[in-house]
Parts: sequence; C-alpha cells; structure tokens
Amino acid sequence: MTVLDEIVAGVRADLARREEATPLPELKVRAARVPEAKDALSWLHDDAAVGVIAEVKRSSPSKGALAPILDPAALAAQYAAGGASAISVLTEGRRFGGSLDDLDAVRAAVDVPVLRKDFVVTPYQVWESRAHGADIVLLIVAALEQTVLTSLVERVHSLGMTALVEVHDAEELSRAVDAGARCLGVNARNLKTLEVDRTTFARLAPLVPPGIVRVAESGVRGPHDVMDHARSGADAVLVGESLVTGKDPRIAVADLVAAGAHPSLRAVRQ
Ligand SMILES: O=C(O)c1ccccc1NCC(=O)[C@H](O)[C@H](O)COP(=O)(O)O
Repeated sequence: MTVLDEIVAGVRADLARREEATPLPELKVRAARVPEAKDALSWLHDDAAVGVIAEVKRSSPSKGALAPILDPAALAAQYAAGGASAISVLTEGRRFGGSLDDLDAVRAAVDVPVLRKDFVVTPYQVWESRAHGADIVLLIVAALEQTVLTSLVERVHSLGMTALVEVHDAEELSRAVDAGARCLGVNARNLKTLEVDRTTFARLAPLVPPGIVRVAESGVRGPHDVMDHARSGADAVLVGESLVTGKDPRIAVADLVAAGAHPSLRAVRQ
C-alpha cells in the first residue's frame, strides 16, 4: 500500500460518516445557496506574472507537524494581503490536520479564489467543496481511474468551479488532458516516496498543450524557485511548507509574487 492509498482509505472512511450526517440531496441544496464560484483561471493566468497559490497547511505525511495555525482565516488574510492569487486549504484531517471548518473560515476571510486541497474521489466531495464555497478543487490523477477522473472533472466544471488536475509524470499528464483538464498541477513531490524533485515541472511543462493553465506544486523554498518555474512556463506556483514555517506570511508571499513578476522574466514569458 502506498502513502496515497493509505490517505485515500482514511478519506473514504471519514467521508462515509459525513455522507450519513449530510445526505447528498441536502448538500445540493446548500451548494445552491452559496455565491457562484469565481473564475479561477482568469485569476491564475497572467502573461506578465506568475501567480502564487498560498497554502494553509498544518502538517504533512512527509514532515509531520509544520505549524499549529490556530486562526486559518487570519493566515489566509495575510496571504491575500501579500498578493496571493488564490488560497489553498488542506481539508484532509488525519495526515494534514485540516477540516472543512478551515475552508469555511478562509472562504469568509478572502476574496481571491479558494482551492479545496484534499483527496477527492467521489462526486459527493465535489458537491461538498461547492457547498463550502470552494472555487477550485484538486483532483489527483494517481488516485483516480480514468472514467472516474473524467466524470469528476466534468462535475467540477459543471458546478462552475475549476479542477486543478494534479500529475507527476508524462502518462498522468496525458490522462489529465484526455479528461478535459483546463488547469494542470505538476507536483514535484512523489506520492510514493514523498521525495521532492524540483526538476519535475521543467521536464513536464513542454508536454502541456497550449491554453491549459500550468501550476508548479510543492518544494518551493523561496523567490529563486519561483523564478526557475517561471522560466519553465509556470502560470502559478503552489506553496505550503515554506510559508507556514516562515516568519511573516504576508512578506513571504509578497516576495514570491515580486519574483514571479520580475522584469527579467518578461522576455522569457512573451
Ligand atoms: O506534503 C506532503 O507531505 C504530501 C504527502 C502526500 C500527499 C500530498 C502531500 N502534500 C500535498 C501537496 O501537494 C502540498 O501540500 C502542496 O503542493 C504544497 O507543497 P509544499 O510547498 O512542499 O508544502
């Protein structure tokens, strides 16, 4: 069993309890009451600059406890003040210490798009994401069979949200494109070994068809890594650990945003 398999097994067990507490028809009613999802693609795609998706992340399977984050809304507000294009909220509880309450709190605190970062494997979780105000939903190709992946991408888009479809290699990338991904995340963290290979984005980016938004995920330590990903064609970077373990989240995000808009990148990006 891989780490991913273990996480997904826990997610399914927790999900069964939530489905019992809030049946799907009730969830759909709740989803209809929340404001429409923001058009995340337009927030993330900017020819002149690389966007920063800043993550609320308490712990992780690779590093254990990272930061207590007692007030996720305040952290998200700091990220937004620093210029983040979107906020990622890890809602998985067992390994990442997150929850849907975190998603609610962050949604209420910021106007930028909010990503529900979890291990989404059923349509129920997609409805749940919308009902809690998410604009973007992560779908991990490695966790999903192709028919399920395709139907989840369609479900996310049909609810007005954007699917961030996560891949780790060329085969997964091809599956993501076949499934209708409009926004593709290349994760540098191998979900079997948990090792980070920062060259992954540069290797896979040339395989992404034009018109699809490209996000470099994981292992971003600071402005230098943002500039590297920018030169390789990233539209956005997704950053967790280095922000939650750093000193000042607003300044840390602002530094990454400035790096992504550095004048020296203009020639490469146009
Ligand atoms: O972070 C982990 O250890 C991890 C392990 C297994 C599955 C997913 C995992 N992380 C989720 C993420 O994709 C990251 O939180 C996100 O890309 C930010 O990465 P980082 O900046 O390296 O915290």
